[in-house]
Amino acid sequence: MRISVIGCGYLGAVHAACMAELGHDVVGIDIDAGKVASLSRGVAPFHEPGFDEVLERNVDAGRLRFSTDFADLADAQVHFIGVGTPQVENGYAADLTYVDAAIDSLVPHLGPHPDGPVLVVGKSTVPVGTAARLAEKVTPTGAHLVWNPEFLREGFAVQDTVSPDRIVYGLPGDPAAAEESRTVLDEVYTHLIHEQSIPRLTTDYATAELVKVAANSFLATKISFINAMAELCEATGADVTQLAEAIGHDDRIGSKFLRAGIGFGGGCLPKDIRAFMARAGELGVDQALTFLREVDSINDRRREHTVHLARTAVGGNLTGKRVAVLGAAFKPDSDDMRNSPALDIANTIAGAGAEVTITDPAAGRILARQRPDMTIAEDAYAASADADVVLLLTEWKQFKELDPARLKDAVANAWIIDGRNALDPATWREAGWTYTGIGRP
Ligand SMILES: NC(=O)c1ccc[n+]([C@@H]2O[C@H](COP(=O)([O-])OP(=O)(O)OC[C@H]3O[C@@H](n4cnc5c(N)ncnc54)[C@H](O)[C@@H]3O)[C@@H](O)[C@H]2O)c1
Ligand SMILES: O=c1ccn([C@@H]2O[C@H](COP(=O)(O)OP(=O)(O)O[C@H]3O[C@H](CO)[C@@H](O)[C@H](O)[C@H]3O)[C@@H](O)[C@H]2O)c(=O)[nH]1
Repeated sequence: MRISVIGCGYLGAVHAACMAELGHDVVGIDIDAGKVASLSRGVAPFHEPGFDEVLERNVDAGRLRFSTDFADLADAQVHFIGVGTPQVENGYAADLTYVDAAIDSLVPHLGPHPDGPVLVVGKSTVPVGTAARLAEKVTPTGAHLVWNPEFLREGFAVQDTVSPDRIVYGLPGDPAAAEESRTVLDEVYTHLIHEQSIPRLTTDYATAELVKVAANSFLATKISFINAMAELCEATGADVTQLAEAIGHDDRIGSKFLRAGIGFGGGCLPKDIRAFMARAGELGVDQALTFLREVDSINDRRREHTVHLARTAVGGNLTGKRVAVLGAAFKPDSDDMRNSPALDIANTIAGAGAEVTITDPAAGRILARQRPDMTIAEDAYAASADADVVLLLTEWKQFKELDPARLKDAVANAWIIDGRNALDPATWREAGWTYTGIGRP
């Protein structure tokens, strides 16, 4: 099928490449000319394992191209919307400017298509009620609007796109339009539905929109729950990693997303729970989500606590102290630093007067360009030269495999704060380090 993907960021570029991988003829549209130029050359503009290969293969095969010109999508039958929905500058709500701009640019190109019904398929994460509003712009052209939320995780984006846990279609209220939409979208995802038997659920718009933010709220709650337990463990000398393992054996709880540490960040969980709270307020049901305020503040406390641990490690005053920060991305296998706990903590420590040297296997290159004020090192050993304390804040494989003896030779003071509970405390202590984890003795 002929497909367009509007918005070629972390979600859209991967979606475009994966749709081409499934055999479709795809054009990706983005207003960022630099990103389009890079993608057109088959070069990924961000770090995402496995994406480079899929991108290059499909660009070379002629199934995938990119453009800044909306006229280039006129041939497509299905148009995916994957533009950003960040937090507004002065509040918690989602900024829908980009979604509306994308739809406004697309609508003049919509009309009858020789291959059948035309679909506009929203993938961006939006407040409940958005699809119904946008349908009023799309439907007069004869096209149908579907909301098809995306659940991919960065670091696993390709795998999650070609083999998701589930597919959700939020369909139009009109039964004929719903049936046509379902048939066309089933054709797009035919491999996933028929070859892989991935569950495909059909709902109305509001349910599909809510499924997405409910899922992210649940995940954020699970992380803040275990971080709250870490606070209790710290107060009592208990070990949150053992606690998580023990409760995780209960299938009803499950062992995933119970890693205590410096908390969640990224371009999704933090802004999605806030936008959800803002939307609940607009709908007059803010009480239903007051627990998310607590989820958010437990998460914020983790960052403050980590700064406190660093201050304690250097004797109470960070001014003039040398601090090595291992990790800048919000999670490993990504170069994404949006709302990154690691970068936030590094900034706060630098703001307190410390000399911070930061290293990150993927985000380091971007930081070096964007932040001339920061000292960026090639690797953990270089970052730790003469350090008074070392902070492991993003659990990259490279950091989990560090040699404690070699690192000890580099530092001034062998004290490590393991913000992700990624290291074995006994190994590091045996090598002569003072080891501080999160919620573990
Ligand atoms: N990143 C993820 O892992 C992920 C996963 C699931 C859902 N989402 C949701 O997907 C959406 C996109 O997220 P992202 O992380 O890819 O954001 P992003 O900022 O990486 O990408 C958004 C892209 O849209 C482009 N854009 C903005 N306005 C445009 C317009 N009018 N026309 C064409 N392109 C335009 C931007 O230039 C940018 O390249 C958000 O709603 C997010 O919540 C993201
Ligand atoms: O036990 C855990 C698990 C995760 N995290 C942190 O939580 C954040 C988010 O991690 P993750 O959810 O793996 O990354 P994202 O790529 O942001 O993916 C989330 O956000 C996407 C965008 O909405 C959704 O599509 C995904 O399903 C959802 O997992 C990161 O900072 C992690 O370090 C923890 O602190 N402890």
